[in-house]
Amino acid sequence: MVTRMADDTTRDAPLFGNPPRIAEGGHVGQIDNSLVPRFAGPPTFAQLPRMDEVDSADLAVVGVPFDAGVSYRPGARFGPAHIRASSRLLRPFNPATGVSPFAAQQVADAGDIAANPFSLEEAITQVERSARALLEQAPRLLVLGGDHTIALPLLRALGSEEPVAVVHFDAHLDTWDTYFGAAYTHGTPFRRASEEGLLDTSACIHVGTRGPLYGARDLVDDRDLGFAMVPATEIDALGAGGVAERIRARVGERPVYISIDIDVLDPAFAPGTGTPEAGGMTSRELLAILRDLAGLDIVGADIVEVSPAYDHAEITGIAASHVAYELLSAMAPGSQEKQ
Ligand SMILES: N=C(N)NCCCC(=O)O
Ligand SMILES: [Zn+2]
Ligand SMILES: [Zn+2]
Repeated sequence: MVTRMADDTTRDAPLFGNPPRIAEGGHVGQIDNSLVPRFAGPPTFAQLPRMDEVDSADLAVVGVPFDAGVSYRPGARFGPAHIRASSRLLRPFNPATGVSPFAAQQVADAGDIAANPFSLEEAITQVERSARALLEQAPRLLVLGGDHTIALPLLRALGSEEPVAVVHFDAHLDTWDTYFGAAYTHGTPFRRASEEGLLDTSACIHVGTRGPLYGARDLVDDRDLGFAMVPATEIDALGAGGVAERIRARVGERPVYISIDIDVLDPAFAPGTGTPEAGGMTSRELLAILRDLAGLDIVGADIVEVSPAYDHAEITGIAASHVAYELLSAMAPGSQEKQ
C-alpha cells in the first residue's frame, strides 16, 4: 500500500526543473505541494510564479531589501528573503474569508528592487522608478520591505496623480521631521508624503500607535499632516471589528494605500524588528482587522521593518507572511461578497 502511493506520486512528480503548479481560476498558482515538497523549489513568495512565468499579472509582490534609513537596529534589508522563506506554508484557500487569493487574481513575484545601500537619496529614486515601471506590468503592488523609508517613494509612484488615503499600522507615527538633520529616514516618510501632497489628508489614519514620543507637539503635527489615530490603548475596547469600522469610516470609497510596519505587533508576536515597543496588538487582531478591510479600494500595500537577525523560530517572518496573505485576500476581486 505504502509502496503504491509512493510510486504513484513519483510518477507524476518532475525529477527537477519547472515544478507543477496549481491552476485555479485560469491563473498560474502556487507549486503543487502534493507533488513537490513545499521546502523544495524556487524561493518566490508563497511559491507563486515569477513575473516572467505569467502572461500578465493583476498584482505583483516585490521586495525592497533596503535598510539605510533606520534609527536603531539594522537588518530589514534581509526582510524580503525572510518573509518569502516563511511564506512556504501558505495554502491556496483562506477559510476565514472564503477567498482563494491566487485563483481570484493573477499574483506573481517580481523579485527585488535594487536600491543603493550607500545613497539613501538614490535608493528612494530607484524605488519610485522601479515601482512605476512595475505598475505598467501589474496594476497593484504588495511590497515587502525593507525599512519604512520606502513608503515615501512608493507613495510617490502611487499617489502623484490622485492623493491617496493611507492606513498606517505601526507602533510609531513616522511623521517626525528629521533625524540628525536627515529628512529621509524610516521615522519621517509620512511627513514628507503629506508635505508633497501625496496624501488625502482628510482620510489617513494610524492604527496601533504606542510608546513614548519626543513631545506632545508630535501629536499636534501629526493631526495637521492629515492623520487620525486608533492608538493601541483603544484596541481592547474597540475589538478588531470596531477598529476596522473606524478605518472604513475614515477612508470611505477613496483609493487607499495600506502600510504595515510589523512593529505594530507586540514584540511577543514580532520580535524580529528594529524599533520594538511593548504593548502592541496580537497577530490574531491584526489579521482580523485586515480581513474586515475587504472591499476597500486598496491600490497598494507594504509590509516593512522585518529584521530577521532579531527573529526567533521565524515568529516574525510567519506573522508577516500571513499578514501578506490576508492583504492579498482582501485585495482579491469579489472578496467582500464572500464574507
Ligand atoms: N518606522 C519605525 N519602525 N520606527 C521609527 C522609529 C523612530 C525613532 O527612532 O524614534
Ligand atoms: Zn514602527
Ligand atoms: Zn514605521
